[in-house]
Amino acid sequence: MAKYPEIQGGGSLILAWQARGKHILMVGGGEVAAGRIVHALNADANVTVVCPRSGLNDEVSFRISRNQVTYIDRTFEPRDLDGADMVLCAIDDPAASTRVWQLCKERRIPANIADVPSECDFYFGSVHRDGPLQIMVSTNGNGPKLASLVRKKIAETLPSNMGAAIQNVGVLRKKLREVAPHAEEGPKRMKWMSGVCESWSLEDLVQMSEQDMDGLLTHYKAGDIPTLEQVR
Ligand SMILES: C[C@@]1(CC(=O)O)c2cc3[nH]c(cc4nc(cc5[nH]c(cc(n2)[C@H]1CCC(=O)O)[C@@](C)(CC(=O)O)[C@@H]5CCC(=O)O)C(CC(=O)O)=C4CCC(=O)O)c(CCC(=O)O)c3CC(=O)O
Ligand SMILES: NC(=O)C1=CN([C@@H]2O[C@H](COP(=O)(O)OP(=O)(O)OC[C@H]3O[C@@H](n4cnc5c(N)ncnc54)[C@H](O)[C@@H]3O)[C@@H](O)[C@H]2O)C=CC1
Repeated sequence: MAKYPEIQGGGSLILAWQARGKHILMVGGGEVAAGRIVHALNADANVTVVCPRSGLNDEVSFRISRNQVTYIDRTFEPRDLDGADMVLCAIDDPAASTRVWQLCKERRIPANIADVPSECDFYFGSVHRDGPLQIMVSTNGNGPKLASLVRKKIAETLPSNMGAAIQNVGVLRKKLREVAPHAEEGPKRMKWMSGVCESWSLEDLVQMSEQDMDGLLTHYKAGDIPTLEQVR
């Protein structure tokens, strides 16, 4: 038996792309575009939509009217790619979308052409979101509808307070960094933090106030992990 993970090729490299402040160009303003725009805005990207006004769906019109996106009222032109860090295309014109893809490849801009898996640097997936928690399901192009069903099944099994617990842990980790700022403390810090996550219940983590966190952190130096009750 090999002691290292077996390689299973044929998958995707699943990452959490940091799109904050980056420029995402959305070509098209229909139903599929509306969903893509939500994903991009949830990642704090600067989104520009290029699409003739007559083709906009209600949701995309709403985003434009609220200035949530920058809007260009016409069909795509190559100069729209200037300054784009990523391009998403969801239009009902296969020849035009292949042209968008080719131009993106010439300029090495990562792109997703909805409906054309062979013209995608990355695929979208079905996403569950609860505060800082995001879970993406991909079937690697095999069954998008099934991705959606699997995502719903996973979400059903999660406690409703999962996102809140993670948010609180985020605050605790920041505070721990202040108490133990030095790089050489890394291993101790990580072991203690893992210990808290393992021994406290989700309910404890949700209930934990800033005062509880400060109390808990006074135990870090000695390396012990009291219960929430003991902290209080
Ligand atoms: C490869 C990929 C590229 C990409 O678009 O990024 C792609 C490609 C294609 N989708 C097609 C059809 C449908 N897509 C959906 C829905 C979603 N599609 C999404 C992603 C992806 N779709 C990427 C792979 C993801 C993966 O494999 O896991 C989701 C997960 C995310 C999102 O779009 O944001 C979102 C669900 C979100 C949610 O509900 O949570 C539905 C169902 C519905 O609309 O309700 C249908 C009809 C039913 C069906 O076909 O299953 C067709 C046309 C096939 C044809 O003509 O027959 C192609 C082209 C092809 O397959 O050749
Ligand atoms: N997740 C996926 O991959 C899915 C992909 N699709 C495909 O995605 C594409 C878009 O679907 P929908 O949003 O439902 O279509 P839609 O008809 O609602 O929207 C198409 C939009 O593209 C615009 N458009 C057309 N040519 C343009 C150009 N040259 N420049 C800028 N905008 C242009 C139209 O004005 C319209 O706003 C279709 O090819 C569809 O088959 C559909 C369902 C799921």
